[in-house]
Amino acid sequence: MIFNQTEKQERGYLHQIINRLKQIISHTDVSVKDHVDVLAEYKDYLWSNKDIDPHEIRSMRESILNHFAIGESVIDKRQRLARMVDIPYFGRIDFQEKSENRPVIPVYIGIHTFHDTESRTTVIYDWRAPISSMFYDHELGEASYQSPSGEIKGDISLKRQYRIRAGKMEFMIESALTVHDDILQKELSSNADDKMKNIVATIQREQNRIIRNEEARTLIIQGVAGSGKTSIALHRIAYLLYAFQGSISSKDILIVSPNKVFADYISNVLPELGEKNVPEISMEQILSEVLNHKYQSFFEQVDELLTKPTPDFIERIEYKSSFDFIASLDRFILHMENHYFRAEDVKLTKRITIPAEFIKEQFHRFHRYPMRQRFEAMTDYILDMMKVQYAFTVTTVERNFLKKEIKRMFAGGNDLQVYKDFFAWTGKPELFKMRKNRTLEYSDLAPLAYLHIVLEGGTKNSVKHLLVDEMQDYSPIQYKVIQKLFPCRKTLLGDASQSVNPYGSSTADMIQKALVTGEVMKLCKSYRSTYEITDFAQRIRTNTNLEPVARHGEKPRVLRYNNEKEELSSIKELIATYQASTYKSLGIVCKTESQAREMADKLQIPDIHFLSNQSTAFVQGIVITSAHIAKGLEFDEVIIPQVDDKNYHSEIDRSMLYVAVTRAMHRLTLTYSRNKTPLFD
Ligand SMILES: Nc1ncnc2c1ncn2[C@@H]1O[C@H](COP(=O)(O)OP(=O)(O)OP(=O)(O)O)[C@@H](O)[C@H]1O
Repeated sequence: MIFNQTEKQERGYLHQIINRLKQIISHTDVSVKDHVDVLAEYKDYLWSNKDIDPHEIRSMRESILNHFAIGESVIDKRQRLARMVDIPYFGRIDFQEKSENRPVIPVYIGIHTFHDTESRTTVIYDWRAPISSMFYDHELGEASYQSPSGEIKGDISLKRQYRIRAGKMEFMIESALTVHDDILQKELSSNADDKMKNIVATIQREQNRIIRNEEARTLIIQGVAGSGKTSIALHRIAYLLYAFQGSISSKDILIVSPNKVFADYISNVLPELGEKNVPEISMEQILSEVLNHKYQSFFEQVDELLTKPTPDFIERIEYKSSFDFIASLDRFILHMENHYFRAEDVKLTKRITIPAEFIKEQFHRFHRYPMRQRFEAMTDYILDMMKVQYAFTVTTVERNFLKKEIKRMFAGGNDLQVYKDFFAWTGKPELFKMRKNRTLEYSDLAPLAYLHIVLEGGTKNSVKHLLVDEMQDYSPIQYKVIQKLFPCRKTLLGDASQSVNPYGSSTADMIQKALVTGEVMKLCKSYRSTYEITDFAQRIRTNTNLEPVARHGEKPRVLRYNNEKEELSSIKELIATYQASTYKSLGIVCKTESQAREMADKLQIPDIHFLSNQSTAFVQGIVITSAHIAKGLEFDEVIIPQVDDKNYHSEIDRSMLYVAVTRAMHRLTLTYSRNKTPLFD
């Protein structure tokens, strides 16, 4: 007989589970209260007894900390249970192991495990548990999963999906009966939330392979726009935290994210999955922390390329993004190794002079140390040798003098000077240009940081897993720096078609080459946009690997006007139509930030949020922003103004347009005055 065969039985069971969960919550409430009461008692005792002896204070301190820690873990558990009352599970498989006399077990799958200590049964399995992988990987029939003790084979006789919200079952679907994934379709056609949401209930097979990949030390995910890369990367973090609990925790993970708006946009996913958020940093923060110099930001570089690109500027960026450049830098480092240490005799005392040749030998002896880290070891070694050979010991003053002299012999003490030397050495001094107020160009940050790390060291071993989103926007030399700073496991994700940095971007293969390692996995199915929007994006940039999801909607509209005034008033009408619709978010995406700002000023509509490169939070409703900042975000509806031939004509303009178009989930409109851009037919 099938356990909970009918929908009625399932609803009854859900009710029963929720009641049990609520019962446990009330027990935890009592437990929290007990801990709070005990802490209050300690407080009162401490207040009213001024003369407690230090011994007693110490033991009380321990008890207080203990109660506090237990209290916190009970609160965590309570929060988890509260989430489970809302959505206890979303899927079920009935599995029978292929061994004798094994019963069919119903495996209910949810965000968290629920082990009922009273009945001593696991009522709900965490979606990350080994057995749950079959829900994502198998249909009815033969199935298997990897348990800690090896592969378990068996048979799935039933597979169900449920949509439960606020403890109520909205519907349930028998997977065997549906050809299309109905729940996925329903999820995709829903409106955009203010933050990215979790996708545990509908993770697809090819996505699951990435989430659960434990083997690859470096995983490089190339996925088309809207293929779920960011979602998957966050689910992968949650998975790794579960699979390697005890050896990795949230604070050991670092996300390299493109900007604060994006970081805020994704900040809900991990907490929804019951995990703490992980620290986040931008690439330029990483690089500038190494250097401590004024610099042009990445955003400013992109803006300059969009508004006033000069051939010299482009040449400088292109050169510094090439593998030839890395090879030259490495040759120069070798040159420094051989020529930058100019040894001299050191007269240590009246009678003792250390010969230059001997000092030079020591510089090379310690070649495993970064060059600037050798002086200490060289001094110690030289003085130890002297002690052995001449039974001579030196004073601290003499030791410090020797170390200072050795340091002085190294001509690579200043990062910027070394970097300038490099350009002189290559015979291309014109490829380094400092901006006003001694500001570095963005493309010089990574090579300078690279030189600095080679000379000085600086590995960050505290990070155990590094996640890089929008990987296409970073150049090979930036990956060289990343590899030196973070020798840990990595997950990198991005889409070569969405680069906002066309002269300094990287494909998955380039990243693999720069990191000298990495397994590349591809995602070709696009989930975000309707078939019609994806089809339109293909007219701007064709990607033959892209497979659109079968979800249909309105055809994107391209509207022509005679002048800007007409265009503006039509955009106002489009906004009014949006306001009257059921959509929850509208993105007005311009090519540059200044165009977006100007548009916001001209529209004069209350409740419109302008997102700049300095913004720190994503907002729901009507957003006006640049394509650069919109990257990674999504909106129910997108309007792209000014798609005329003057505004959109170059290859970088094409990238911006592609990014803007692929932000739309359900509706897309492009407007222009006079002549249409030639970037799509
Ligand atoms: N398996 C899935 N089930 C439900 N929704 C999904 C699934 N995969 C992706 N999506 C949805 O598709 C949209 C795009 O996901 P996401 O932003 O992670 O993609 P991306 O590849 O990082 O996009 P882009 O590179 O274009 O910014 C999101 O709304 C996400 O919830």
